[in-house]
Amino acid sequence: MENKTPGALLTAMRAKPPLVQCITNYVAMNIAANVVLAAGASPAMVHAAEEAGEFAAIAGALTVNIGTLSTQWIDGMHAAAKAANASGKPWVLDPVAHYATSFRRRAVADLLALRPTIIRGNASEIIALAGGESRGHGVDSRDPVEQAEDSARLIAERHGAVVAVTGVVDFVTDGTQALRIEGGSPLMPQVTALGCSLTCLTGAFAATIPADPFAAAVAALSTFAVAGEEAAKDAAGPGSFSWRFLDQLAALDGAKLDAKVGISAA
Ligand SMILES: Nc1ncnc2c1ncn2[C@@H]1O[C@H](COP(=O)(O)OP(=O)(O)OP(=O)(O)O)[C@@H](O)[C@H]1O
Ligand SMILES: Cc1ncsc1CCO
Ligand SMILES: [Mg+2]
Repeated sequence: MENKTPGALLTAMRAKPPLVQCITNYVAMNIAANVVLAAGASPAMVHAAEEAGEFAAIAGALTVNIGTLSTQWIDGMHAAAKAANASGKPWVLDPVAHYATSFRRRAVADLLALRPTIIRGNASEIIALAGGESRGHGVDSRDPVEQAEDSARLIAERHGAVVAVTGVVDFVTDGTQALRIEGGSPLMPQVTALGCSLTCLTGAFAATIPADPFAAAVAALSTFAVAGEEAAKDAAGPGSFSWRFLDQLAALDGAKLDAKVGISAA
């Protein structure tokens, strides 16, 4: 693909549109599916160990989120990640609150060993993933993204993955290149599971351009940044923001995305 701007990738995604297997949590399932649909791709929430691997072989990409974890779900995650790797499909890891319990820490260590293509988390999750002291409060971040940037670079190098850190200004790196993306709204962390939904959308972009997961992550973050900023303009609070955000995702086109997004070198 010649043109890898977020807008070009949004247009390419809609022309395809890719099937994304989302193993996500009970909280996120509905909003994440709606976000992926509004942006123009096809989500499928498939997590049972009996079928997750078979499904990953037919999906364009896989996303794995540990938000509401259980042993049975972990079996499905492993089957899916192994099948994605075997069929050359990109997969995205969202290590929700992995620092909170030993069960989660262990689950994330095992998933990292399966070499995710992209890791997407909030600043507290990324700091803790690099071995640092995070101030994460359950699933919510209490750390600024700037403080997670070195952690993100370290994780990218250590695991050979693209790492995306979200917050006020997002940061993305593959260990060599790095960018910051401005936009969004303070209302976004007031709506549960928007980060989880972004992880699923990152899978949709990764399926669109499997050879360049860095460009895919930048496109997903950019789409959220612009749709979030637009949705916040007329929102009275998190409730009306939520539906306005879906409408803005659906209304966004490639030209508007490229014109509005604020990306800078990091
Ligand atoms: N204060 C903020 N200002 C602007 N955008 C924000 C702000 N906080 C978060 N965002 C945006 O919200 C989206 C979700 O990121 P966030 O860091 O809240 O994820 P998360 O903590 O994993 O969410 P969750 O676990 O609830 O799914 C991203 O697009 C991010 O850029
Ligand atoms: C609130 C919540 N609890 C587990 S997962 C989740 C969604 C946001 O990460
Ligand atoms: Mg999260």
